[in-house]
Amino acid sequence: MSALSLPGSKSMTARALVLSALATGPSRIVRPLHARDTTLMAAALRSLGASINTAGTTAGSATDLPKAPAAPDASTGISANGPATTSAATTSAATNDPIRTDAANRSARTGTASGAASGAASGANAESAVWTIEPGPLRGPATVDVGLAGTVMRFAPPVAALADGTVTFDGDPHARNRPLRPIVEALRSLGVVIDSDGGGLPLVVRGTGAVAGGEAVIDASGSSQFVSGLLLSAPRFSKGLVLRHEGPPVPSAPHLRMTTHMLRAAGAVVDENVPDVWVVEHGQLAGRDWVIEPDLSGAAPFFAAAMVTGGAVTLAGWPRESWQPVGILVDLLTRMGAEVSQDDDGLTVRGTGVLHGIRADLSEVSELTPVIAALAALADSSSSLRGVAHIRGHETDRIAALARELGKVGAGVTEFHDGLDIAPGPLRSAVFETYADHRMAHAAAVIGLVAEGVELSDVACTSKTLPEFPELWAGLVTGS
Ligand SMILES: O=C(O)C1=C[C@@H](OP(=O)(O)O)[C@@H](O)[C@H](O)C1
Ligand SMILES: C=C(OP(=O)(O)O)C(=O)O
Repeated sequence: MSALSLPGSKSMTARALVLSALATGPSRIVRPLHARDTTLMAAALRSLGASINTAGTTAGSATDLPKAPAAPDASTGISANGPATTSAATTSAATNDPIRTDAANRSARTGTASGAASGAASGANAESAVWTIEPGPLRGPATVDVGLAGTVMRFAPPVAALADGTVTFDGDPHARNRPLRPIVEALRSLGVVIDSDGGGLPLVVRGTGAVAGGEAVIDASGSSQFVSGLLLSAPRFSKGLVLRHEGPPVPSAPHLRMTTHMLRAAGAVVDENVPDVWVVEHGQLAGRDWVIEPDLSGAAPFFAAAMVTGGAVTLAGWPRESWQPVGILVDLLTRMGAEVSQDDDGLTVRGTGVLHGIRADLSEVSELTPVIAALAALADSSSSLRGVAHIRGHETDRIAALARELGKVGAGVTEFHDGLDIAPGPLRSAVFETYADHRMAHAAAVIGLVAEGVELSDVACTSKTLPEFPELWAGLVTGS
C-alpha cells in the first residue's frame, strides 16, 4: 500500500488566485499547487498589481487558520449542483523551482515495475504552504507569460481588461495554437479593446480600468475555460455579466461548477439555473482563506499504477466532499477493474489483477484522457473513448498524440474526431514522445510500468502541474 501526498488542485489554486486578486481584502491559499501553471498565474496577477507571496509556509496546519467563511447556502445552488461526495490535504516540502526546464530531466526511462506499486510518495510542495494575496489597484503596462497554461491564457485576460493600461500576453510556442478567439470576441462584445491578429496569442488588452459588462454570447465548445475566465472577473464588470453559450456542448462541466462554487464562496451572486446561461451580478468579492483539495488529476497516473501492478495507492487527505470530479473517476476506474474505497486515510485505489477495456464518454473529465487511454492500451479488451474533440486544443493535440504514441508501443489505435478506439496488442519498446504535455508523460509512465524499454522523451514537462512527478513516481515504483 502506498500513501500518496499530493499538492493542491491546479484548477482550484488558479481560481483562488484570481478571486483573491479581485477581492476587496487580503486572502490566503492553504496547500496550493506550486507548479509552473500556478506560478505563472501568480506572476500574471502580480504584474497587474496584486501582492502575492508564494514563499510562505506555516508551522501549523490548516486547522490553525481562521475558519473560512462557509459558502452561502440557499443562494449557492450547492444542493442542486453540489460537490462530489466520496479532511484536509497533506502535502510535503517545496524545494523545486516549478518553472525549471531542467535539461537533466529531459529524458527518462520510465522503469518497468518488477512488483506492485508500493512505498511512500510525497510531493515536493510544502505540507504547510500558505500563499498570501493582497489585492491592489489593477494597472498596466504589463507583460504576461502564459506558458502553456490554459487557465492563465483564459482567466487572466478578463482581469487585464479591468486594469488601467496595456497588457501584452504571449506564451510557449504551442500556446499560440490553443484556442482563444471565443473569449477575445466575448470580451470585445463587452466593451474591451483587444489587439490580436488571429484571435489568439500574442494579444494586447488595452484596459481602461473598467469593463462595462452586460450580455455576451460565446461558443465555449472548445473549452470550459472560456466561460470560467469570464465568470471569475464578472463581479467586477460594471453591469455584471449574462453569458450565454451557443454551440456544441461545453466540455468539463465539473470545472464550471467549481468556478461558480468558488465565486459564491467569495461572496458573488451567481445564477446558473438555465442550461448554458450564467448570470453573475456586479458586486464585491471578499478576501478569505482558500483551503485547496489534493489534485485529483495529478493522482490519476498513480491510481493507474496501482491498477496495472496489482498494488494499492492511497491519496492522503482526500476530502469527504470534493469539487473535483471524483465520482466520475471512481466510476471509470471501477469499470476498468479497480477497487476504490475511502476512509480517514484517504482515497484508495487497488489493483485487482484484472484490467478491462471501457466504452466511455470522457467529456466531463477530458484531462484524464491520456491516463485512461494508457490503461486501455494495457487492458484485456478493447476500449472506445469519446466526447473529447476539444482535447485536440489541449497542451498538444492529445487525440493525435495518443494515437501515435500508443501505436508505437503496440496498441491498435483508431483515431476519431472526438476520441479513440484502442485495441491492446503485444507491447513493444519505444521512445514515447510527450509533445511538452505533462499528461502524455503520465500516460508514458503508466505504460512503462508494464512494457520493457519505454523511454519518455521529456519528463520535465510534468513541472506544469506536478514538478515532483519524477521523484514521486520513482518512490512509488521502487518503494524508496
Ligand atoms: O478550468 C480549469 O481549471 C480546467 C478546465 C478544463 O479545460 P477544458 O474545458 O479546456 O478541457 C480542464 O481540462 C483543464 O485541465 C483545467
Ligand atoms: C488541459 C489541461 O491544462 P490547461 O489548464 O492548460 O488547459 C490539463 O492540465 O490537462
